[in-house]
Amino acid sequence: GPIENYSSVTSARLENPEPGNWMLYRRTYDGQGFSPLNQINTSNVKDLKPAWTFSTGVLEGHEAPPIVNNGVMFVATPMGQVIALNAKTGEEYWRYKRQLPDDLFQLHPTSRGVGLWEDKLYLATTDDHVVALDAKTGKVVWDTKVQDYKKGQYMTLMPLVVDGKVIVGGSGGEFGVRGYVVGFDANSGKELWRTFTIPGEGEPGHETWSGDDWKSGGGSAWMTGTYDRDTKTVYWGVGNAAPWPGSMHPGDNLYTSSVIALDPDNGKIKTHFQYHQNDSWDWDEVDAPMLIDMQRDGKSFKSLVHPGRDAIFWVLERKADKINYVAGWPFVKTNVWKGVEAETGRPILDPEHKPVLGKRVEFCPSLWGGKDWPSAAYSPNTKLVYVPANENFCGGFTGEKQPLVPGQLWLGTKPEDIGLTPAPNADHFGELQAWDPVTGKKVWQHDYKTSQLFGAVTATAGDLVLAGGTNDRAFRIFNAKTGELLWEQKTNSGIMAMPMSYEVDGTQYIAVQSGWGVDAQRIQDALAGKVKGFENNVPQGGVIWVFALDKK
Ligand SMILES: O=C(O)c1cc(C(=O)O)c2c(n1)C(=O)C(=O)c1cc(C(=O)O)[nH]c1-2
Ligand SMILES: [Ca+2]
Repeated sequence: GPIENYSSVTSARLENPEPGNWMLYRRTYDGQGFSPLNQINTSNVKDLKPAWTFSTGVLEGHEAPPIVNNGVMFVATPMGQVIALNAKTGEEYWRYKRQLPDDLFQLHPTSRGVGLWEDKLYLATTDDHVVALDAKTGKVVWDTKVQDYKKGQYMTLMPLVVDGKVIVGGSGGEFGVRGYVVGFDANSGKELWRTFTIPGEGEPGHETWSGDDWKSGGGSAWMTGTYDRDTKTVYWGVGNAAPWPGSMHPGDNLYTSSVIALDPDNGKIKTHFQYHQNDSWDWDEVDAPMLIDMQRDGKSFKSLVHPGRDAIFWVLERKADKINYVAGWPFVKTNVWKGVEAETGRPILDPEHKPVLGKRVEFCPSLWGGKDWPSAAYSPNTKLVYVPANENFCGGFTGEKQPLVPGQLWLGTKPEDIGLTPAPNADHFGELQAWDPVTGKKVWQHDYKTSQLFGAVTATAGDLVLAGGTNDRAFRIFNAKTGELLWEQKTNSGIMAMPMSYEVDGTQYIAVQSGWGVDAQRIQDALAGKVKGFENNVPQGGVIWVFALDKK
């Protein structure tokens, strides 16, 4: 039935959320992925038990954090579904399920969550619409088409809501789209602005492309941005260049594999930083940078921190109209970069390991990178960044010229040609890493011997780090200071989703969706049979898991 006493969501509440709520992708606009709750902590987490579970009824990759607003939970699942639940009891209020077109091909069948504003919520769909639902009833309030899914345009991200504007970005980097970020009026669904991530003729940055390559150059923008309310700046990550081999689109290719700084009122690009030029590896740098206040060499500054898919841990300085390079170092082994130029922040390439046309090229890490979309977290208590990284994987492909057919894959290689190679004699793959972003020192690391790590990570004030991401179906909790494994629980499926924490009536809960699919599954399929002890089959099917301390 409908929800009674729903708490309206305002800018003030989003900018300064109550400790018990999780209303943005990473809970706060700074993207840190940190819960200030500490009832569950290092000393009692051993008593954590399931409080309730709820089956989502669908297969494929469940990636969204449950979103909680004063006792009401909204969960987005694959196949365009949103489930509203009582966060304390798990009772269902309502369910919305989108009728997806029969001819829709979903390369990434997932959703990373719903955005909230006043008494509505917002879902970005894989058939490329933004849908506003009445939070109390799940009824559609408005439904706006963004672009044509038949042209390979789709969305997987959780919308970012800033001051009554719903901001989304499109996927399609593997279909030769020209990427964009677009803002809608939260009440009416009217489009307010649309900013292409590849500059058009006459716009600054256009000169980094040759000929007509910019029209189909990729630069999709498929993850939620972060937001600095003091300077009114949205930071949005931009994806790979298309097609993959760089020799098919010579130039630096702005703003692919970059972060762009946007004015949320009009979408204007204030400044940018490009992590790597002429992307050739499908290294989308879409995971938005975290906003962290830092002290370095005796001086405080406002940073952007981004452990990149390109295997470089990036520390940047954010100024109102400029982003400066501060530091960058590899956080997993790479043979693509020889270093980073101190003056400019440009990584120094080894051309041997850059894909081109007509020849097989191998590179490390693989095209899934040092870390793909699953987010890192930052704890202001420990001042450490927790990174779900992958080590000991290389990849490669043969660049091949292909005609661009709208709506069809346009990779610049054959899909069956994409390699994923475990390093010979590797004794582990996934690494949960804890970094001090100031000194660039790794403080601890947990190795996963027979699994990749493909799930988002969250930190809490109980000095806990929460992480799924493995093919053994486990959900794990670590000591944030030492990396000690404190607790684990097998779930129904593999977990790739973002864990989160919330509070209702004085009780702290930890919640996560379990449901393997999308690229966690692809890596799984590529490695099954190749690595001793690797799970060959991870069961699919989604379940929402909610844990609390056992009261006894
Ligand atoms: O270029 C793109 O537009 C695009 C979109 C997406 C997506 O929307 O999920 C992924 C990727 N690329 C990608 O390269 C990738 O590795 C990936 C993994 C996942 C996932 O959900 O596990 N999505 C995507
Ligand atoms: Ca991509």
